[in-house]
Amino acid sequence: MPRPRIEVTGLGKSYGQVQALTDVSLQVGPGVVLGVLGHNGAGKTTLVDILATRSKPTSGTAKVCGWDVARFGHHVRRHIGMTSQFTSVDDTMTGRANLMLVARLLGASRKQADDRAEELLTSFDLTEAADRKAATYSGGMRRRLDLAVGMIAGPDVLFLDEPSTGLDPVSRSGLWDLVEKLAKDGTTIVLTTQYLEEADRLAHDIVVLAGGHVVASGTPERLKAGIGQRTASVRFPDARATHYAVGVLGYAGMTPLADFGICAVQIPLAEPGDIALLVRALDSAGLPIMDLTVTEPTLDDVYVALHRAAQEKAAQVVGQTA
Ligand SMILES: Nc1ncnc2c1ncn2[C@@H]1O[C@H](COP(=O)(O)OP(=O)(O)OP(=O)(O)O)[C@@H](O)[C@H]1O
Repeated sequence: MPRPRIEVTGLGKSYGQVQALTDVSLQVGPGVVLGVLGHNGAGKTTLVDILATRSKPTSGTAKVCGWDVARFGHHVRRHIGMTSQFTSVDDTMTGRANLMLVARLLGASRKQADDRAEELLTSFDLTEAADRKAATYSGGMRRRLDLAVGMIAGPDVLFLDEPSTGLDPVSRSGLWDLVEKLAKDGTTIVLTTQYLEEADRLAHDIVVLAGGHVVASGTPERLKAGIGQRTASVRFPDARATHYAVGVLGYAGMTPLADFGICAVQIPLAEPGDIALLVRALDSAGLPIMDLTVTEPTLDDVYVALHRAAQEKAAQVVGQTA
């Protein structure tokens, strides 16, 4: 098994009285996209700042590419790239000049910087706009240029902070394709985002932070299967059939929830066989099904459930100490 690019063990960070992170442990391998989710103030930035050597932990350890971030920051910085919501692009310069400037600052010769800029302009689909000032770029182009700047040194680990904020759906989808390609080529990506759809599409692994603690972790599929609920929605021709269906489904051991106004019944599906049971029960009762849809749980469901649980826990603690 390849060595993890990021290894975090019992990480904690306090700012005076504020405990921003508590006992965070995680590992991220090469080519893996880790989605870091959490509400405002959950500790996402604190975690990324420590991994990117912008801040030191107060307890525990974090290693990036084998280097302890607190002791060997200069080595860590040689392996990482960053992009943020506030782009690092200089508007007054062309896309090419932006890339060349950063490459030169990182120590490349003029020829090396020129070659790297050309390579990145091609990969990030910016060749045609290469010699235009960045001020004339669309939001999607700027974000692609920002990503290209973050990739100049060919980092093993890239930190992406809400990469698709403010982008239209087409630009966002293009950006997601690029991020997926970077991961396929082996770059480890730490993606902090509030967009669950973004995490669902890009992340191989997710950690959810709340109050500085990891409250859930795993693949998006595992999180959804563990917390979310599949639901069937069945439409009937009229209110009479809907009433009858509620009785039939209740008798079959289900918990139907009816909306008589639209002649529909919603049924939570707890077991994999429930959908067959549902159809058999309705069919045996001679009830005509006008429409049947099954809604899969989303990361939003997981997130809302976790947030609610964290709030309830906090309320209990307040109740106990009052
Ligand atoms: N420099 C600081 N001094 C004091 N407290 C801080 C500092 N930086 C962060 N905090 C506190 O630490 C906690 C975690 O903040 P952090 O910025 O990591 O959260 P976040 O999840 O990134 O939030 P957001 O989504 O709003 O960026 C918050 O309570 C915040 O107020």
